[in-house]
Amino acid sequence: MQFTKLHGLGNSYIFVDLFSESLENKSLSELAVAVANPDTGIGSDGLILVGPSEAADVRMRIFNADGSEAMNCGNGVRASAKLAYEKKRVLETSFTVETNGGIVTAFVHPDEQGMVHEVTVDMGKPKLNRQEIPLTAGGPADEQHVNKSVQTSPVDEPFTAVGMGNPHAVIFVDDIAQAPVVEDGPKLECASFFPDRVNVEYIEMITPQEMNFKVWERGSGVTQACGTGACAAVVAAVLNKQASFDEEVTVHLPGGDLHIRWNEMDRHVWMRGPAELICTGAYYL
Ligand SMILES: N[C@@H](CCC[C@H](N)C(=O)O)C(=O)O
Repeated sequence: MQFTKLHGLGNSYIFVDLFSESLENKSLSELAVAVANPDTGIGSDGLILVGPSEAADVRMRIFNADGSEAMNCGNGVRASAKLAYEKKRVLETSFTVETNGGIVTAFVHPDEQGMVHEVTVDMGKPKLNRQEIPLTAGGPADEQHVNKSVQTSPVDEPFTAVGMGNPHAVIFVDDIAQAPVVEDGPKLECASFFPDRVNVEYIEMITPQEMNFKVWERGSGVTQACGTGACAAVVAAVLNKQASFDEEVTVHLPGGDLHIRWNEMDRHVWMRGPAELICTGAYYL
């Protein structure tokens, strides 16, 4: 199997181009676990398949390092867009990407050689009601969960629940260096009131335009960056009146910066950030 390894701010995935490769009759979950393993595989935060779509210009499927399939991946969309454009699977600089969480629109910014190092993505509207996340505790299913505690929670902190195709719980902290990512992240990820599990983000507001960020990703644990998580963090900051609609927020992730804006008029979230090639190779199935 030919693969390409790419990363967005250190959040790395093994990409397989389904325009040219076939993985029919293969267990994609098992393949994700195998390639993600740094000792016996290639080493990554998961597996991403980029291929033809009936609903959009390309389709992206993402599997976490534990083999679970996710609905969306912000860093993965940027890297998929780079791959699709550079391999001429799409010919325009803006195109649609089908994810299991909905269709998003990518805008690549190629340099003079046609290489893409930065991508902007219209990530669409966040889902905010508990039933859409899904979150089954803390209040009525058709209401938002903004900076609220849950009685049966394994962690003390209140959180804000945001769906970016995939589920996120965002927690405000005073000092990002003290955020209990490894201690509490897995507990909240698997709390029974998140029936699909959840990605857990800790954020420290510096100004309304700038925040520090750390993440515990569902199915992959601590990663250097999470694009959907950064989008969810900015949505949570606006909902908690710590940031404003229409104003770009620079999110400092362990792997680098993402630039996120939540538009008031159409409620779409926009993300801008890098996507880089690491290597290509052959993996023996
Ligand atoms: N790293 C990603 C998100 C990957 C999926 C996530 N772990 C989930 O299970 O929802 C990103 O950049 O958004």
